[in-house]
Amino acid sequence: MEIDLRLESSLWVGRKRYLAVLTGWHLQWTEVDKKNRQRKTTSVPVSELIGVEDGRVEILPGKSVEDADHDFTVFYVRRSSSGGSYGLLWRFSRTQFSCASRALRDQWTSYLRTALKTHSPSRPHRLLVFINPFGGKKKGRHIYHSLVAPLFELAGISSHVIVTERANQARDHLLKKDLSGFDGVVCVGGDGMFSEVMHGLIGRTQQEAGLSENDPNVKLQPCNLHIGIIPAGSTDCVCFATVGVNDPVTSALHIIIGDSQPLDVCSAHHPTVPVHYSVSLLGYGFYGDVLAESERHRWMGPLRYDFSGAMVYLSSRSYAGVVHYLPADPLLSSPRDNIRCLSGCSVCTKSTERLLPHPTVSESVNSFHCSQYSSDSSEGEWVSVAGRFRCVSFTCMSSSCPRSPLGLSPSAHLADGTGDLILVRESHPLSFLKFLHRHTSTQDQFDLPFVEVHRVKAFRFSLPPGEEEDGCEDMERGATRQRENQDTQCVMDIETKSRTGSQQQLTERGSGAYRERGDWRGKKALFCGPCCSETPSVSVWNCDGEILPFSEIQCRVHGQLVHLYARGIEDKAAIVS
Ligand SMILES: CCCCCCCCCCCCC/C=C/[C@@H](O)[C@H](COP(=O)(O)O)NC(=O)CCCCCCCCCCCCCCC
Ligand SMILES: Nc1ncnc2c1ncn2[C@@H]1O[C@H](COP(=O)(O)OP(=O)(O)O)[C@@H](O)[C@H]1O
Ligand SMILES: [Ca+2]
Repeated sequence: MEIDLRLESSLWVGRKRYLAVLTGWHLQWTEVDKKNRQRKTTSVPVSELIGVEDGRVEILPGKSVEDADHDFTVFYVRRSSSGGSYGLLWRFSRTQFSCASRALRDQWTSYLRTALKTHSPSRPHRLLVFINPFGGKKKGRHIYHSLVAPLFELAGISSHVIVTERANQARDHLLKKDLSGFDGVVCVGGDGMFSEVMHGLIGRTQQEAGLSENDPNVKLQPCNLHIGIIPAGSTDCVCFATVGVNDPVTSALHIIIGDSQPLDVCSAHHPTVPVHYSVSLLGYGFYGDVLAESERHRWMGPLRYDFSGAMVYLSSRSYAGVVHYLPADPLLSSPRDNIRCLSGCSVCTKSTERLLPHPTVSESVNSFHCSQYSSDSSEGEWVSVAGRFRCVSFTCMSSSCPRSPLGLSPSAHLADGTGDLILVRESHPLSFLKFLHRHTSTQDQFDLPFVEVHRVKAFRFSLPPGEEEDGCEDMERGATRQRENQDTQCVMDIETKSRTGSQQQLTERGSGAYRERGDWRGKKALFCGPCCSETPSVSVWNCDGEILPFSEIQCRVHGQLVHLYARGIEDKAAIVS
């Protein structure tokens, strides 16, 4: 029901008189003692108000309240044109208004608070916050306490903060502890921390729904709690690709106003280990090797990826495999259609309509409409491609990040129930470098003869016939085979080198299948450092920054399985700030 919240009166800001108007959806104020031409109106959607306080309030550098009883202060979101080249930075602004009387002031504050309640029902009131103190440049705690907590307090959000002491603590908490009363979960860290939170929430939701998440054919239940990301990691790709910038204040503001961005999630299955989920990158070959190599150089911080990238590039490996994929409907979109997924994306909106069960539609039509998200192979023809690949990568979204501002697949969509499968065949090292380098510019990385890209609903990767992986035993055999061929010292090196207590814990993540990454390195090392002359025949998967130490994998996209406090990338050109 629409409540009439219109209020209009003369207010002062400093020494200037303004006509302030609150309509249902907007608060605006215009200077009145100016000639018409010079009158400038500031208009703020109610959904972007952060808070309303009595008196003249400042929150920076610390909170101060001057309690003049004719005054009130409004805090709201302002867009800044500086900063990230693609998305928009959000900042908070405050305007202190003076009224002719205390009664008028009380009327304004009460109307504004009612407007906020009525028109922003999805704002969080209570949040569970996990901080990884070791992510990225190890500034997570400082970022949260100095930039984010004061804004949450201003917005009246209460938060329960947990600074993690070990890897997987956040995931385990979400799987087991009482979550009642929380509206959302915030992670302060990188993609690894996000992945932990996502695994915890998806797992918990399936547990409560009585679904077996390890079954590759099960239709997973979407999660109720929203996830907020305060970027404080190394790649921060999920934040960058859903907000457009990596900026803790911008992200905190999206959380406060309760923005909502659905996100596709890919489940990755292997017969002998629990399911893993990915949103940004499932990569075999190059990206798997870069991650494995980078774990040895964690002390370098975010730079470890560039260093390891160069090392792995120089080792110039490729791997044999067979890829099977289930194409998505080519009439809906394609990875080379140059349609970027921006805030309010029409491709994703149409998918939401398809995803929502429609009560008036008969069962059969309904299931037809949901077919995009079904793993049922009768819903389409599987296609297979065999060969030697430098990398096989899959992403449910563009995976843009500061290193690659348009991402792994610039036209992929956040919430369309599909992902892009990128196959890079064995090629001359300089050609591969060209492919990699195009990720850093607007040049089309798919416009190369050894690269293919397909928009898919599901895919499988297997080793060539005769070389199939036979559970862990075979992986052990593979490892032994490699160790026989290679410098054993090198494998041991990976196992033990440069680990402090906390670094050792940094290796533990995901479903808990591997107590720590040392486990698989010791028992089933598939990867050897670039100092080895022999090329390993198999690689590992990079699953959003976590190593999956096997080759054969079966994956499926679950449309809009989780929701983030974000709204997608705002089109700079479309927004007049
Ligand atoms: C020549 C320059 C080439 C630049 C190529 C850039 C490609 C970047 C694609 C990035 C996709 C990112 C997908 C996100 C993955 C994250 O989930 C995941 C975890 O993040 P977290 O640590 O924050 O938890 N991050 C990653 O796995 C990092 C992947 C980064 C790969 C960087 C590769 C750099 C390659 C440099 C090659 C240099 C060749 C030099 C030749 C002498
Ligand atoms: N207190 C902790 N000690 C060690 N590892 C942790 C801790 N908290 C979280 N982790 C793990 O650290 C890994 C990397 O975290 P992330 O925040 O993504 O940083 P980065 O982007 O630098 O990789 C994640 O896999 C996460 O599970
Ligand atoms: Ca998608």
